Amino acid sequence: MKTYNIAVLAGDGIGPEVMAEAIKVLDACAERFEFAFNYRHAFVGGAAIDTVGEALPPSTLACCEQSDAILFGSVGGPAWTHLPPDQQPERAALLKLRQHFDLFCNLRPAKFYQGFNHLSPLRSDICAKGMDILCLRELTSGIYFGAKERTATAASDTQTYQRDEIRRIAIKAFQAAQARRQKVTSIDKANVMASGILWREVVNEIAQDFPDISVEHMYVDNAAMQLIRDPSQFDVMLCDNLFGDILSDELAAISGSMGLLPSASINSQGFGLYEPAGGSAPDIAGLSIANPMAQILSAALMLRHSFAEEAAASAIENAVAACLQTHCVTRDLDPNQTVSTAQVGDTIAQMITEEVAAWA
Ligand SMILES: NC(=O)C1=CN([C@@H]2O[C@H](COP(=O)(O)OP(=O)(O)OC[C@H]3O[C@@H](n4cnc5c(N)ncnc54)[C@H](O)[C@@H]3O)[C@@H](O)[C@H]2O)C=CC1
Ligand SMILES: CC(C)CC(=O)C(=O)O
Ligand SMILES: [Mg+2]
Repeated sequence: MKTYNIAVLAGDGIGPEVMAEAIKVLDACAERFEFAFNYRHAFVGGAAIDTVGEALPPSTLACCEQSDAILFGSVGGPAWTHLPPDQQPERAALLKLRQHFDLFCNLRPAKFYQGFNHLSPLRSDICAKGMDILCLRELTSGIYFGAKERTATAASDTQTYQRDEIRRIAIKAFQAAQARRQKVTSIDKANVMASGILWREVVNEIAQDFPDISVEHMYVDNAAMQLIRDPSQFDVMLCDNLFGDILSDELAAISGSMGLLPSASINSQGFGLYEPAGGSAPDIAGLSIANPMAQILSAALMLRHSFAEEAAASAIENAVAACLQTHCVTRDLDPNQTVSTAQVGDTIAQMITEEVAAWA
């Protein structure tokens, strides 16, 4: 039987809670689609600091290197903010993993689920126009990885983009648009930033090779506003590291909750790390109320992009939609609900086993 080796890095806060549900759902897929998973659990982030003294222990990195894909929860939280910045979970574990595996291409797909527009904080007439956006975020360069300086009286972060770094993510965006609605909106701040001017220049060069795709450039401040005014105007949003980070949280909120937005971070060899777009949510950790859907949908992206198991990936996405339709949701999606994290996971796993179809 085909067996996939997965490095499972649950991390901190709600990470272990939502990861448990993703594993449940993956197990249901393995049974229905007749393949197997070999899960290799490893410490990462604050959990690793507390256990072995560093956020990304060599054994965890080795586990990732020896696996077919990484399923990641989330890292960080107030317990570790007193540490020097380069030892904190976010930088020492997550950014390091992204850099180590050169996971430059971050996909964050956001949409309204059929019949669930009311989850969105946007007005119903805006929601009625629909939203189906793929945010493509450059993930291994830009201001998160540039030189940093700190003195007693000042601090600086540097944004540097090389042509090649912009080229490779732009190509991914145009290719993604070919399989979607043929539109790329490239986000920058070319009116004030030198890196933004280069970004726009390179995107225009790549656009020449994709005459079937319409390209539009939008300043990031306008993009933040347009997303709220009319998200239906966007197909693929091409973003640098910082702007993609910020706008994808906005996408999550527009679709209904941070707990709905999955992500895939992929390198040029097709190796990937899959994680919810949100963080460790310390405010709700341990309460069994975290929404596991983003983690579960990230597992679906893993099946699609790392293992080419499209039927299983679609079965998960379908089951999540069906779960939403039966209104089995955590309170981030409906404050009147008392459904637990595990109940959502159980329902989705059961829907996969029973081959339940979403109504749409
Ligand atoms: N990939 C990662 O590991 C990331 C880690 N972080 C870290 O996480 C910690 C908390 O960061 P925040 O800024 O508070 O962002 P966050 O995304 O963890 O939480 C923001 C808000 O969204 C809610 N939320 C997030 N995921 C949810 C879910 N699955 N179900 C229901 N509600 C959910 C939280 O309860 C909170 O109210 C920080 O240490 C931060 O650095 C933040 C983003 C990504
Ligand atoms: C904690 C950051 C390093 C990551 C983040 O916010 C994200 O990937 O969305
Ligand atoms: Mg973020």
